[in-house]
Amino acid sequence: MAKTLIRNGVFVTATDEAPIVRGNMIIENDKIAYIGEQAPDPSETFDDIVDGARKLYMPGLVNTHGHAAMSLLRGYGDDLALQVWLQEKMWPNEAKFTGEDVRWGTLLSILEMLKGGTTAFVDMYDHMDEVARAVEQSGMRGCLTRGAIGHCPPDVQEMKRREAIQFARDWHGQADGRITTMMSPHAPYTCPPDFIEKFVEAAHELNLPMHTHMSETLFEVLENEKQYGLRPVDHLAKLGVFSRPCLVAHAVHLTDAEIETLRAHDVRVSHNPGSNLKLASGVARVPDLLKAGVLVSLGTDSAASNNNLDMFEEMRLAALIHKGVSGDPLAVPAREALKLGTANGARSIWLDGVGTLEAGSKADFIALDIDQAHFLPKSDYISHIVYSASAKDVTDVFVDGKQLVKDGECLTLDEERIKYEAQARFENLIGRD
Ligand SMILES: N[C@@H](CCSC[C@H]1O[C@@H](n2cnc3c(=O)[nH]cnc32)[C@H](O)[C@@H]1O)C(=O)O
Ligand SMILES: [Zn+2]
Repeated sequence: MAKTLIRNGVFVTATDEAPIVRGNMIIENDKIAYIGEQAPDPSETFDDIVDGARKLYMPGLVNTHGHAAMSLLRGYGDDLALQVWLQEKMWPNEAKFTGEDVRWGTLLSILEMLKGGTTAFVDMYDHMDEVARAVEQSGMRGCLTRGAIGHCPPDVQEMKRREAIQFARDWHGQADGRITTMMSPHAPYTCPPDFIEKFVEAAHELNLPMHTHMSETLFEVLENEKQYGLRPVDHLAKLGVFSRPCLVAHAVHLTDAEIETLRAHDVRVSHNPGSNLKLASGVARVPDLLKAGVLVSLGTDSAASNNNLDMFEEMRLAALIHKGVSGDPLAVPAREALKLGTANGARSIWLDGVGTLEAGSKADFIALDIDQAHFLPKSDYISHIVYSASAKDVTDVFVDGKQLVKDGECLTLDEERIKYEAQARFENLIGRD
């Protein structure tokens, strides 16, 4: 049994009961065995004793929406609206992606996320076996799903449906339980209704959740109304999508009635402030969603629409933009933003016992170097995490009690090789027909 003691640390727990604990944390195998002020019994022995002074410990961040392999297209299609960006820049290049491209693009994202303190992420893409293998190798947690655009010939639709089912079945619960899976029609505007229904049917059969993009732009909402006579929320509800546990990305353009529908079906919303701002999609009604009791978490979306995978930045944006838009400085307070990035993220992807630092929780946690100018004075650590910190402050990362990043270095992945492959593949891709 592996047993580690971290002593003299500051622990930001993301719980309501004891938001900040000063003292010691004991990790036994994959779980937190103790966190509190008490010193361990002198007779207790440890495999490792870590001096936590000058460090701040917190739960690992949970990124609830993205497309990891798209980091290969970072900086390639900036300053465009969603539909133009997708149709003219992303889809033509993504069509050229090989499994190997997806592998190295995904590893590039995992490297960035892990080193930046993200310990679990959602990924919706294709060539998903490559993504799952990358997650397995990295030691991270992944909630993975083969996204499928359904506007294509029937035989291609059928191929995508089978692939999605096969992937979800093969990988759910793999990598010591670190990988879970979902079923994902890409979006109401890229999938015919009967195609979406087939994914719902499969989710029922496999007992899996659904994940999709929804109500991201006003254009999407108006087109949906024109084509189907319903806004996206009622449209997806009618197709049975919310009859399964469900996580939707974006949900920017919502009416009061739609917020009530999401609440009534316990639909979880992945708020992606960086991507929504960059693609000029709008600002989601997060304070209203939270007030209604909808479970909201944070996602970066891909590095092609963000353009980094820094979850500290998403927490900061979530805390700032809703104040700016509503004129209410309490719209999303720092404590709420921290929860969106940690505990809510874990609950949104059905990870039990993940997302907080407390006895019995999974040992998914990170350390920040707080001996830096931008963390002084030592006044309010939650404020510092949300308003002052960035991915660059992360020094150590643990998932399931295993150390994956140590002193800023990733122990499970070959950083130099990943950087080399990512650059070479981008150059090759852009020159490829
Ligand atoms: N190529 C797949 C679909 C992959 S799912 C992931 C898709 O999501 C797209 N995507 C990335 N970000 C966004 C977003 O913000 N909104 C909608 N789609 C997005 C991305 O370009 C990619 O095509 C198929 O064969 O059906
Ligand atoms: Zn997306």
